[in-house]
Amino acid sequence: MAAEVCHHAIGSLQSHSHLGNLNHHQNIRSGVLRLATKDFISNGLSKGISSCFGQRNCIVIRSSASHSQTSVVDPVLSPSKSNTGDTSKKSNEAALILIRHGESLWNEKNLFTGCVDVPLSKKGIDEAIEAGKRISSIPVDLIFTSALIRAQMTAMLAMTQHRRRKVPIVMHNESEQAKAWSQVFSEDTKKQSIPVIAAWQLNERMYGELQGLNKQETADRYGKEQVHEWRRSYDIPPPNGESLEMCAERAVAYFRDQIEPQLLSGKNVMIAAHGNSLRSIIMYLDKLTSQEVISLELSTGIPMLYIFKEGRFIRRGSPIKPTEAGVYAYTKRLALYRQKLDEMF
Ligand SMILES: O=C(O)[C@H](O)COP(=O)(O)O
Repeated sequence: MAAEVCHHAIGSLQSHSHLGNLNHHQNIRSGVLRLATKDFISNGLSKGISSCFGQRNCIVIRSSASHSQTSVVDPVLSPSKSNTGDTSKKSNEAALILIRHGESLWNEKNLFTGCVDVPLSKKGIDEAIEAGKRISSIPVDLIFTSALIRAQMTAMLAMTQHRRRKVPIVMHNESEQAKAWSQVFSEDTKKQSIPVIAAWQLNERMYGELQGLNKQETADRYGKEQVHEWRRSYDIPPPNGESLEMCAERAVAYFRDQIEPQLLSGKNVMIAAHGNSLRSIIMYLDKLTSQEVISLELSTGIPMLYIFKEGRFIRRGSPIKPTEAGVYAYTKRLALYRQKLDEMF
């Protein structure tokens, strides 16, 4: 899947380029990768806030229809139970957890990775497990991951720690046969499952001709400033790769089309993805400007919690440990969920 995505992305860019011709490459923009969010990105994100963290931001949520993916709502705290007598979509509240994958074997070696499908290192495995402990009392009804193994490993390892002990199950909707062959025939078993949806749109930015190169050696060769520009600027792509803007066009479009409707219907969602695909989503959630996003850095394996309520994303930060009151105490709904878990297990 990842190879397919990379070929797609590579194929959509000009393929005859080399590192030596930097100015030419910096101007490359992929038409294919420019999706429907272009206007949204340029209009919505330019009205930014002054700081990356701890802000409350208001966004307009489209009321687009949910996609057809089956999902299983947690019986401990289903939206219908928590909103008895009120079917208004606006009254729903949902948790959104974002997590960058744990350290990969190429993070460990300081290599540009992008769409290359590299697994977690031993440290990355430990980080994912630790992340799972931190979110073990937060409800998760649906998981989205990228198509890359490091994000999928992170999601699965994190869920081994969850107190609700539901089983994350990877959805296979790539063909009718795959769908039919992976059906579950027990409603009870379905209720004890969490669908995991893998989407290439959440993949790491395609790092072009930097993939596989050592970050330090690249900085020594092309200069620190140039490499920083490739890595952190909003609209300058690495040679023959995706800029953050291009990555946002597919990752934010996917978030808006497939993930927001789930949150809107009250489902609690976890997204396991990558440094840059998540930077672009956070840029959208927190309404950061293209200047502000430059200094947004995400550590590996640190979960971040947002509360989605009445069409707004409220950033809660990163739960330190399962027992920490701050994050859970924030909403009645989260506190209630945690209390139920205490009673059940
Ligand atoms: O693809 C990579 O190399 C990393 O996952 C993200 O790298 P960056 O911090 O250089 O953007």
